Amino acid sequence: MADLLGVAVLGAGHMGADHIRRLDQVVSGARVAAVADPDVERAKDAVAGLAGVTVHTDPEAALDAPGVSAVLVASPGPAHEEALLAAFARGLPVLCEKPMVPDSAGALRVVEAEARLGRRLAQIGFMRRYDSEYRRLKSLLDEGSLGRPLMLHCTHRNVSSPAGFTSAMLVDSSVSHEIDAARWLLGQELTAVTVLRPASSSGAPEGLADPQFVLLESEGGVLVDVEVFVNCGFGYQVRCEAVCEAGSARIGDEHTMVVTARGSAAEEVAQDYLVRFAGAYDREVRAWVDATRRGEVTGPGAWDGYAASVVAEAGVGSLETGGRVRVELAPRPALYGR
Ligand SMILES: NC(=O)c1ccc[n+]([C@@H]2O[C@H](COP(=O)([O-])OP(=O)(O)OC[C@H]3O[C@@H](n4cnc5c(N)ncnc54)[C@H](O)[C@@H]3O)[C@@H](O)[C@H]2O)c1
Ligand SMILES: O[C@H]1[C@H](O)[C@@H](O)[C@H](O)[C@@H](O)[C@H]1O
Repeated sequence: MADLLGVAVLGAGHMGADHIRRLDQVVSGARVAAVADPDVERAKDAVAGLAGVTVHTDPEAALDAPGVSAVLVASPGPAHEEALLAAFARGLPVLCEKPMVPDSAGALRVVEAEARLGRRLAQIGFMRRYDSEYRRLKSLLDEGSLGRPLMLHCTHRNVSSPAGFTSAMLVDSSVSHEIDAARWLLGQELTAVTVLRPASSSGAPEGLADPQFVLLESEGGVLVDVEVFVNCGFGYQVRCEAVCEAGSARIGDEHTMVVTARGSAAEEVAQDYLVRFAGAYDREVRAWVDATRRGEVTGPGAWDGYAASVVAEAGVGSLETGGRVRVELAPRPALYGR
């Protein structure tokens, strides 16, 4: 194993601060060496109490800081391409939050840059692949006793959306998780997307198309429907039911303590992803640190990030017209296998 990984964290907002805590307190084998955020006070707050961390406003200065041997990108999606290319130029391994790059042309530039290097450096933060329930579902589908999957029914609800969240982001930020999970669970590429708009909720900000109903088609003829509702107000709920030829399997029902009193039973509902997917983020970052120290990339990579961006972009096109949009992927470089 290589020495302790010195991680530069780019972006010290919700996810960046949580990953900094995780690297410091949960995962062994790594330490936070540098942090960059244009909001320097945010960066300072996120690393308060940590020794040996340099604080920057310029992301590239953080990459060049002493002791940095890997990068964790947790800035907003539109900043990811520049961060990934800067990491590649320095030969630094990267864990980049989803979406890898929201626009498909930028995502393809990242794939092409990594393919030119001839070795994989990027892992994309599709943490559902590390969630214990999703992993059980994947094992069951792979083992085959339920027969061929025919449909996936998915629900993705957030209590509220952050300021600046757009109608397109329901697809290219939120549903990017279902897009990746469907590709991974089925082992198939997605070929077409249709996005429909039910009446918008009065709980959503003015002008936001929320909820949306997304229909994904796979190359093997599987249909994947996703209800995405990011201002539902009542809980963070992520569910997936696989319907197969010989049975079905569902994950994501709440499994917390049930309290029965005064004639009714109540179960707590998680209010955000940091709670619902806490274990998944821990396993994701631990796996990334371990693989990076061995000089490997084992998680979802740049091709997965690219494929998700192309499907999401087709979905945003469909959101505008209501029509079905076909997905056209560029040829897959040999670096990413079949
Ligand atoms: N995997 C998940 O479940 C999950 C959950 C939430 C967010 N995310 C992703 O994480 C990323 C960050 O989301 P967030 O909710 O933490 O956002 P946030 O707005 O809370 O934080 C983003 C931070 O990045 C900083 N920033 C802006 N431009 C920057 C740049 N060029 N370099 C470095 N820092 C920059 C901002 O000042 C801000 O502090 C997004 O890509 C988002 O989609 C993933
Ligand atoms: O960026 C976040 C994050 O990816 C969450 O996991 C998802 O539930 C939200 O909808 C999205 O806005």
